[in-house]
Amino acid sequence: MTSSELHVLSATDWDEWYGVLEGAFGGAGKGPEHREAVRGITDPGRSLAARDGKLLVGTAGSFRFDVTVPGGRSASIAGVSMVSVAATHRRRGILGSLMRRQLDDFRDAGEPLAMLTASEPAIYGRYGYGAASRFLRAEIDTARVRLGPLPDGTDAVRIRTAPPAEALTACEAVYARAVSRRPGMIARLPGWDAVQILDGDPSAPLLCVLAETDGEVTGYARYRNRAAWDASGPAGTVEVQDLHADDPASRAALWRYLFGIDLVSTLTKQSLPLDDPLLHLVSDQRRCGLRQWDGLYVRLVEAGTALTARGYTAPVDVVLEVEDEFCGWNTGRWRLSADASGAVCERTADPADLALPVRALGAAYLGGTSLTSLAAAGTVRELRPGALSAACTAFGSGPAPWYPHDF
Ligand SMILES: CC(=O)SCCNC(=O)CCNC(=O)[C@H](O)C(C)(C)COP(=O)(O)OP(=O)(O)OC[C@H]1O[C@@H](n2cnc3c(N)ncnc32)[C@H](O)[C@@H]1OP(=O)(O)O
Repeated sequence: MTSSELHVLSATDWDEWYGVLEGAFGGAGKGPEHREAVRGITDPGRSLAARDGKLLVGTAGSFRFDVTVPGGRSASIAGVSMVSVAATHRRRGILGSLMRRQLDDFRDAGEPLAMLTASEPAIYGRYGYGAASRFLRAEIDTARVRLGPLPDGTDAVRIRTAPPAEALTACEAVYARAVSRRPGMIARLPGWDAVQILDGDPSAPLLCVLAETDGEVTGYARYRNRAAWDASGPAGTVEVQDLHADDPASRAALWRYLFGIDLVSTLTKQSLPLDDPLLHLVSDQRRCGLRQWDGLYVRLVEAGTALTARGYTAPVDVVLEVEDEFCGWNTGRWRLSADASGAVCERTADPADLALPVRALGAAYLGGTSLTSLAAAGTVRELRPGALSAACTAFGSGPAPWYPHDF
């Protein structure tokens, strides 16, 4: 398929377009409320439709997000989503042409970075995306795992229940304060707040609790309670959808509340940062059922601009020989010089210190994948002794990158 068969989505074609997307993921969909919410947040101008004649057979969309990057800065990133190809038209290169068009469009729009979460990890490396963050899934045996010691001030935090819709504004304020604290966090775009509380599961409605300190909301958790019991005792599950807090005491008070819910023996959370404070509050990490997953995949669209947009944890002066087969404009040598005052990244004819594919730069971009480990895997090559260690330190991040915001 050639790019001439790709079109920017017309709003009137949205239902057909979304139908192809739902069909590629099995067809069940998440119900009419979810569908209308997605319609509301889709930007047709950033969405592509692939057609075979009159038949719509492929979809891809993106959102322009402000995302926290190392150094506590915010960078504009194209968040790629809604990628699908109809089952009748797979493995004919349609995804490849969608990716080609998207990255050209991002470049034309001056968007230096793209990111996505992958339905399957094997898909996007060929287009220059590198695995930049990981997260933990937890399935905690609450009969065996205790919390504590808890931080000073936990007992002073009041926990109160609130309907998710009524509490939404207060919860969003807590979320907004959390965004700048961790690379990978996405500032919420208008209209996306309501998506966070879409229910769609009558068997266990979404519930919300607020943590309050001195009368101010300092944290929240949203969860579903599937209480159950059998002859051996409590057998239910609490599924924690999201939990954010301004301070350690509010966070601990929320977890203490969730761990204490009656008729429950398992507490799950679909996504925790690799360095989540909960790991330091539990008595037994082994019984927390932790499994690691790949999270954000990052793509440097314009390598020089992208490397200038983030902060670095130590001064660095390094020449990078970048290989980029899919976006050849990035290929070549770039000198990255950074210190506390900022970063400069420009083309250079100087000899290279490190050679690496662009997906390795994407993997390292948020500070969650070390250049040293990529070098040990043979992905990064050190051409000047000492350059790898210096660059690895500079590219690192304090908090592990994480995204609690689906897109
Ligand atoms: C950011 C997101 O939205 S993630 C969601 C992605 N969508 C889905 O998972 C929905 C179900 N799957 C699909 O719709 C399709 O199979 C897609 C979009 C994954 C792939 O679309 P296709 O048009 O078949 O891909 P295309 O033919 O362009 O393949 C390009 C290359 O990717 C490879 N590829 C495609 N899908 C996969 C996969 N699931 N796993 C591994 N490799 C894959 C192809 O083999 C091909 O490799 P090559 O370049 O070495 O020949």
